[in-house]
Amino acid sequence: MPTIVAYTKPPERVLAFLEQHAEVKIRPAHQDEEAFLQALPEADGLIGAGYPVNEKLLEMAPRLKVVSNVSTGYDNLDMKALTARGITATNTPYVLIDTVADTIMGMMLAAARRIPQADRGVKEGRWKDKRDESFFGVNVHHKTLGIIGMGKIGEEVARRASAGFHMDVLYHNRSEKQNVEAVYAGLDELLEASDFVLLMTPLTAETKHFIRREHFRKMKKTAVFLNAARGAVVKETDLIEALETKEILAAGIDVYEQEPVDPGNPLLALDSAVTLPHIGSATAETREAMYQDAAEQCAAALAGKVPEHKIEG
Ligand SMILES: NC(=O)C1=CN([C@@H]2O[C@H](COP(=O)(O)OP(=O)(O)OC[C@H]3O[C@@H](n4cnc5c(N)ncnc54)[C@H](OP(=O)(O)O)[C@@H]3O)[C@@H](O)[C@H]2O)C=CC1
Ligand SMILES: O=CC(=O)O
Repeated sequence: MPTIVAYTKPPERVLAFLEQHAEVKIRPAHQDEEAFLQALPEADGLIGAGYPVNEKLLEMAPRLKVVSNVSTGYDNLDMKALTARGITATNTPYVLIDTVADTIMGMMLAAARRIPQADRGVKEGRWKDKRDESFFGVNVHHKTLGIIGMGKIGEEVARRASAGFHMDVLYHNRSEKQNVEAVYAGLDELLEASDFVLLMTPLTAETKHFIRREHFRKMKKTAVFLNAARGAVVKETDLIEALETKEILAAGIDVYEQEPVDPGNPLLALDSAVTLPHIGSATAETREAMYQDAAEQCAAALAGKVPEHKIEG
């Protein structure tokens, strides 16, 4: 029987499924990295989320046949190194789409209407402050949302924004799409026209620090910037500067250049930033569905089949 090393702990039902196909060693890398690394020489399959799978790791895992990411993003995988060794990589691109789109709508409302700040104020006994007009937020409904990276998740956000909040939606990709509930725009045009700017591209060599100071300067002073893609798609120091100098009004951030976020990161001290701990897909149902999807991909590859969600390197 092959061995699967799980570096984040799967839910019980998924574990039972995996155990029908392999011996499973659970070695949570964030709790005991040494134990995880020591298990690598026996690993035929690897399952988990976010750990950098690079040359160094692959040298320690000579039997490895498949790496199954419990995530859509796969910027943690060195695809060149995996492909060179003939190792299959898989992700979970579909089961989380609606949940992530819901999170983004929540983050947009939270940042625009200052919901977390209001909650903190009430709990800290500052009821009156929060009713002062200096605390007021801005409307979401009937505004313009610009989505940079209009893929599977972006499209669901566009549907919610348009049907539920009567928003006009612009989008920018490298290529224009057919049949989307949004209007294609050049990057500058989108930045200048949008009240809400959502970043949703994958992190690649091309998109690293895609949004920088010059882009924040093109946004409206009342713009709310949202990032649920990856932290490094925006130059974080420039985002902090844009908030500090009031180049933009507010931000909703789910992802950071460094995760877990450094407690000293200036973003965390900014009242105008709503800061979430990378929880786009974090519901019990969706996380279980993601693990099950990843487990099925892993089992298929170990059985010599081409998994449905194989990442094309
Ligand atoms: N916060 C969270 O918990 C989550 C975060 N994510 C992140 O969201 C990302 C997007 O997910 P998803 O919507 O499923 O991905 P998709 O692949 O469906 O969509 C990505 C879109 O980005 C566009 N894009 C890619 N490169 C560029 C570029 N250089 N310039 C402009 N547009 C670009 C693509 O269009 P085109 O090719 O035409 O340019 C595509 O439409 C994931 O890669 C992941 O990093 C995903 C799930 C949860
Ligand atoms: O960030 C999460 C993902 O699925 O990608």
